[in-house]
Amino acid sequence: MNAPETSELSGAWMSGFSRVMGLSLIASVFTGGWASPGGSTTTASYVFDSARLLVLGTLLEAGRRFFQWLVERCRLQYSITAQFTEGDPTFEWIVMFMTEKKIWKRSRDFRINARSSIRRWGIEIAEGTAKGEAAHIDLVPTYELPHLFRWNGVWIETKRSSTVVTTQLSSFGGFNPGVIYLTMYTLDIKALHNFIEEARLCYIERGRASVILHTASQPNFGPGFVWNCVKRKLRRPISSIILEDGVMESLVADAREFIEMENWYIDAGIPHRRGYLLHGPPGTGKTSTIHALAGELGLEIFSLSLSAGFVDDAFLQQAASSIPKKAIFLIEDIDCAFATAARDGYGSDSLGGQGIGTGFLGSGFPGGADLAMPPLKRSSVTLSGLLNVIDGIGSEEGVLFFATTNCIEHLDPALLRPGRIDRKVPYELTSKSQAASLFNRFFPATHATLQNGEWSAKEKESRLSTLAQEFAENIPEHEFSTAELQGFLLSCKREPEQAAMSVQAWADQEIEDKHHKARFTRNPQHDARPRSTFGAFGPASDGVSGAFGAGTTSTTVDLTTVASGSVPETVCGTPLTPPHTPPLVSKENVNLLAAAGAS
Ligand SMILES: Nc1ncnc2c1ncn2[C@@H]1O[C@H](COP(=O)(O)OP(=O)(O)OP(=O)(O)O)[C@@H](O)[C@H]1O
Repeated sequence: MNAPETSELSGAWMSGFSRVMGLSLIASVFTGGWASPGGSTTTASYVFDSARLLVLGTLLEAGRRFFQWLVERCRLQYSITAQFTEGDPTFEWIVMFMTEKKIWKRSRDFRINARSSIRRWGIEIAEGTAKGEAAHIDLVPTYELPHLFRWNGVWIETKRSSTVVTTQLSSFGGFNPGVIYLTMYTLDIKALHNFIEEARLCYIERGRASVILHTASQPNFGPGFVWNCVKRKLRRPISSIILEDGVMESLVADAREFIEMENWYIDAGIPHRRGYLLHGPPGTGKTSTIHALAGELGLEIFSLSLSAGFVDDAFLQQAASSIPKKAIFLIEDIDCAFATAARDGYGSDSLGGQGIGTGFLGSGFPGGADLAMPPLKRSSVTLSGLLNVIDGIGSEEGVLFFATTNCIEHLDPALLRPGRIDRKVPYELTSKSQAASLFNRFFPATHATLQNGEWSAKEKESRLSTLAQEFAENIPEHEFSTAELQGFLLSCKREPEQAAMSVQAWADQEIEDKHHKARFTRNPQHDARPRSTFGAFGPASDGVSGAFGAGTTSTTVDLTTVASGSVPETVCGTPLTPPHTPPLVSKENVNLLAAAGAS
């Protein structure tokens, strides 16, 4: 093949290809059509064809864009869009509702989780799955594909983006929360409202058998993303809480009245908020009371620990403000943050308005404490921060604020004033009548088995009642917490006679152990490494401060008062220095430390 032939062939090929591609005009330039002396007719038709194609292509593209624009306009005009961000309660409502309505059933992409109390919205396993298997796992659709469904005559399109963990610091602290995007094809804005309301009611209905507990387990921060951990706990009947007569009932009535009287509060111009402080020794039922109350009134609990490292004033404010209406805001062991503050000069506003810093357990105290002890983490929340939050809680939201403490005397009076804490409920170690009730709860006539022969229902009831009295008689009043007695009863849960008979020996042994432990932990001669004898120390503006431990509970005492000889004899009802036990810190040592601090 000679050169002109080659050129002709390649020219024809190029021109055919370019026609197809609608670029014949450009192609004709390359194939030399313009320059060919004998081909002016062909070139003109090429140019014409190309121009036509160009115009056609342009028109088509313009039409496509116009159509897209029109659809978008119609979508905006005739549809409603909404976003639900993970962490906000509405997100839970929507996921729950769509799970109930089996919207996700077309999903083919699942994340499998072992079922636990941490709530995840799994879908039902298809029919044919072996019985019982479904109970152990959750199939959670990853939801990333859009789903179209019809609800009350309205077409709804939904899409969900998953939570993304990022390495970049964002306002969410390294987490991008999942979002549900909802598009409703309707002009009626009420449809969105109705949809959300139906989702909320469905959520309440489904959760009736359990109490939903929200906690903040990570330093996530951002709109609606504070309460990042949701657990479901089985609802506890209020009758299972054993308190002095009428206490539980009056608490429930009080909370119920508060919720029902919202309008009265508004009309009277009184902020619609109510604060409760449950105080008393550990294991006496404070937390259980709140859970039972929440179950009874159908409220969700938002529980925060002030001692979590990431909780500071800003986080607390954010957490409180994202609690929905008619819920419980619970701060457990509220004294943890402020007990030490009041004594060591950190944190409390009254003591200078600083955050509560980091103290050190047993730090280099002349007396043999361990220098290498790790620092004790304490809350960064200030008293004024907490007071602001309590004052702001539910001024229009109707949130019930609950706090628990083992040591009410450690709390600042500003916190306890009416308007912040409206009702204080004291808890005590178990009385004899409570012990008998606990026994009855453990051994109901319907389930308990008695030894020695056949018992009629009536005889059984009367025998169990006698045993309950015996049980109560055999333990000293107000010596043990209900949790301790519960622990004992669990060890003989099938043997009521044995429980009634052996409780006295158990109680004697426990009391002896407690005394021994108290002597052991408070007498440095018995303890070469007295960790618990020295608690938190840190720089203080007003002198040298420290903490004494009583058993496992660390209690702070101002060392300046020790130096001056005015050591309190008891802290939180527990003798600090038992009789015959030498004081843990001698005045000389305190003076030495004070001198060291001053230099
Ligand atoms: N009054 C009570 N009635 C019924 N159960 C109780 C009571 N007190 C304690 N218990 C049982 O003891 C355990 C611990 O109770 P709970 O956590 O409510 O005590 P608490 O007072 O909140 O303790 P802490 O101050 O250490 O937080 C639970 O299992 C609970 O069932």
